[in-house]
Amino acid sequence: MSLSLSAHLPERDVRIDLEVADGETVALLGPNGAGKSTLLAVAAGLLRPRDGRVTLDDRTLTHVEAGRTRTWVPPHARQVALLAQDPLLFPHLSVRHNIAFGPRSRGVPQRTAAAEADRWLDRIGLPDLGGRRPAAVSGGQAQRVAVARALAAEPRLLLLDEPMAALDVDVTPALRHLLREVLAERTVVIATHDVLDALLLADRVVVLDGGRVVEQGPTREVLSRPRSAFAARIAGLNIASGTWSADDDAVRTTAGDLVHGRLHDDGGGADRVVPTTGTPMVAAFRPSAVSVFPARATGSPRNSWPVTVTALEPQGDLVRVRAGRLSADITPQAAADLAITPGDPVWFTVKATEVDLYPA
Ligand SMILES: Nc1ncnc2c1ncn2[C@@H]1O[C@H](COP(=O)(O)OP(=O)(O)OP(=O)(O)O)[C@@H](O)[C@H]1O
Repeated sequence: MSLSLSAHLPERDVRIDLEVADGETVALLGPNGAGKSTLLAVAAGLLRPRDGRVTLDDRTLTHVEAGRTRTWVPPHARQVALLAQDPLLFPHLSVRHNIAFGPRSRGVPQRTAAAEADRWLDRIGLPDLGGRRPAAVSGGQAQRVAVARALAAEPRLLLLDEPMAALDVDVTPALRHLLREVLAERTVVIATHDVLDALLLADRVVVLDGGRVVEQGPTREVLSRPRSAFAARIAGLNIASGTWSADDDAVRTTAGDLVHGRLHDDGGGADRVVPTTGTPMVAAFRPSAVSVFPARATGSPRNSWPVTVTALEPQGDLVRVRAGRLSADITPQAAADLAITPGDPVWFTVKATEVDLYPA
């Protein structure tokens, strides 16, 4: 299904047009208040713009002109699923019945719906939890159940609002892995603050700021050549490209350094994919995960590279140490102790557990 949306909500100072092709996943990126949730709410039929139109293929779901509603399909009749930060499972129903809810609402007989729910439970890696109540599963498991429940309803459009935001960092790789798998071929809009979501899940990013689209394009293009301030900021993620080296169990960068990290599919269960030597890979890590040392750290994490400081700049409460394309965010105290200035040689060190590795 292709989505076409235009919405003007003057009371929120939001004016946005968005097109999503059939089978495409678009990430909405932007700072707080940019309009991401507003856009999803308009698509889901939870908000009525003053002027706007939402169509899925050729079916008009919303059509409002100067405050006058021409067409309005209520949320439950849109075949649009909205998955929020909070999984919002029905607390009184078992996990299995939560997933079976969508098929049941479509008139699928109970047994068939339960069998369908069990297939989803297998697929999300929780085959034994069907009988539990939502209160008896972890936050990460509940979010996986929410994904299954949303998709079992066979929505024509899936909307995800910061699906990882409420989860511990330990469980986000497993959920990302699941999403990467189930989002393929579906029409999806995902609102996120996280550049990794965009890189791993989206075909295209649309950057919003102040209620307007400020930039859009294929994910890698936008992040490698950001034009908006927000894309530039989120692209502040350190990214190193290279190829997989099975002998080293690491990515060998084009500069020849080895980068050890967590394969993106870690936590994904039985179908974990191990790349073969030569597979183009990307290593990504946050500047705040990088420590700076005057000399090679001993007994240290496995990733340590000699670099030359090119700039020092304030980054919130921290100091950003730039070394060419890599950055480290350290405390002002640490920067003072190191007494570094541009031109100084230092070592950048990052724990392998802080580095995400994924196919390019
Ligand atoms: N319930 C509301 N009533 C009125 N205005 C709102 C409401 N919620 C958000 N707004 C306004 O609408 C604009 C867009 O906000 P929106 O919540 O869509 O941004 P967002 O990108 O989702 O931000 P966040 O990342 O913080 O969720 C902002 O100016 C915001 O202040």
